[in-house]
Amino acid sequence: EETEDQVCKAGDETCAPQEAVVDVDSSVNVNSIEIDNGDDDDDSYYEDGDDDDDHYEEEEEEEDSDCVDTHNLCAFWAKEGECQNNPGYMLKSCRKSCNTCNVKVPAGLGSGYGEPQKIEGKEATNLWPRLAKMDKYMSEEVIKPEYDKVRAECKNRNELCLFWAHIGECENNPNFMLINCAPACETCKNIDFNYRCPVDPDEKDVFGPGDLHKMFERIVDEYGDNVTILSKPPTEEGAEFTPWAITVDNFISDEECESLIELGGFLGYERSTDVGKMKFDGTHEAKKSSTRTSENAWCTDECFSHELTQKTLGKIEKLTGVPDANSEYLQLLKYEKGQFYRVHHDYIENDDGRPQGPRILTAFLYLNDVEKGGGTNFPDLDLTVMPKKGRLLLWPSVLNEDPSKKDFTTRHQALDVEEGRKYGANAWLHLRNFKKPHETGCT
Ligand SMILES: O=C(O)CCC(=O)C(=O)O
Ligand SMILES: [Fe+2]
Repeated sequence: EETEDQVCKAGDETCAPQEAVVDVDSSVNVNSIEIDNGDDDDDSYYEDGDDDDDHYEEEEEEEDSDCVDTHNLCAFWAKEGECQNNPGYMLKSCRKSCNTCNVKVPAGLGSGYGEPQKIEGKEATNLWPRLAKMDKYMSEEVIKPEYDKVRAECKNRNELCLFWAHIGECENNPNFMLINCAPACETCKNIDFNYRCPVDPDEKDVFGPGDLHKMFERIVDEYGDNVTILSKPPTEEGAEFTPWAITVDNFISDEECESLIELGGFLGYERSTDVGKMKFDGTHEAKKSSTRTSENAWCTDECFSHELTQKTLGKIEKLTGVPDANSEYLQLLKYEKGQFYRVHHDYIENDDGRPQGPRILTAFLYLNDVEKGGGTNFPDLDLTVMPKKGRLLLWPSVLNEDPSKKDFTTRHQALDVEEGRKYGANAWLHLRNFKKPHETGCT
């Protein structure tokens, strides 16, 4: 008997023919496993992505009729490690002995890497071998030292990761999947922001040393009477440093202002957030903060492509010489009476060394006249700019000598709106292309 067991390997057609049903107390055979409580033909409720909306419907806990061994050597093979070594056959045909009967993944087969995976429905039999493959990846590849940085965070963050991977989501929805289902997609390295989002060596900085001052001087020349210099660097030796800050009145038309306000309303203004803590994947949390009470909308998609928006963006591009590709999408702002944004800096520390580089300039647009209050105040410059429809306020976040370094003197605040409402828009211009890395979740 002993010798017979050893020759007869699991999956060997000669001893485990497909129709073999040996020593089990039901009429189930291998083929029936393909149709596992297939009461729902529609897989569309398995959704992943940015929305938290989990459409997975809990199925009734029911007796799993396929939870059987279909060969009398199943228990023996399982003891020999065949569930791991030969999952293609074993996880289909020896489910009882391989302990794959529970809806949840048994320990050692994936539950160590985040959420235990839900394996059921008509795709279940295809998922078992996938699970074994993932297990192998995690236990043989990810244990290598080169994964030290990412191992702890390489987890399936949803119980449907394996299923999604199976239906091709690692390829079709990579921004979400490669990070949130990294074991299932076998992409643990992608957890590391710098691995996932390397700085493109061909991407040039738009400003080198000295270019910032040159830009402001050119604007003053070209825009003439509409420009007001609010602050500029001293020319005398030894004088205390002051940065550039200018306004350009009538920078955009009433029509452009009204269009942006309307588009913001159409997109829906939502409570503004601050850049919060860094998350496991190197991106930042959006933090609701008591020091910023305005609402905003991001001018993407139809708002971005709107003719009048494009006209505005073209003007900013022409003014600064910074291509629109380097700009974040306009952030449309709405302040009700009593709302504000307390002192802060627009420079985001971690952006230096990232594909888009730091924010170098803020081009702020005032979209309406405010009855009272709502000025933009620079405490270090003893300067307050009042809102005026069509007015642009431009200031740097970085230093002329090194446009990757923060200029601390341009911290600022949006003072309380005291009467009426304030509408505005931020254009944050980066040292390098912003829109390209933004598409792949790399900003
Ligand atoms: O509303 C303002 O005047 C300035 C807003 C601002 O500084 C910001 O949104 O970063
Ligand atoms: Fe700001």
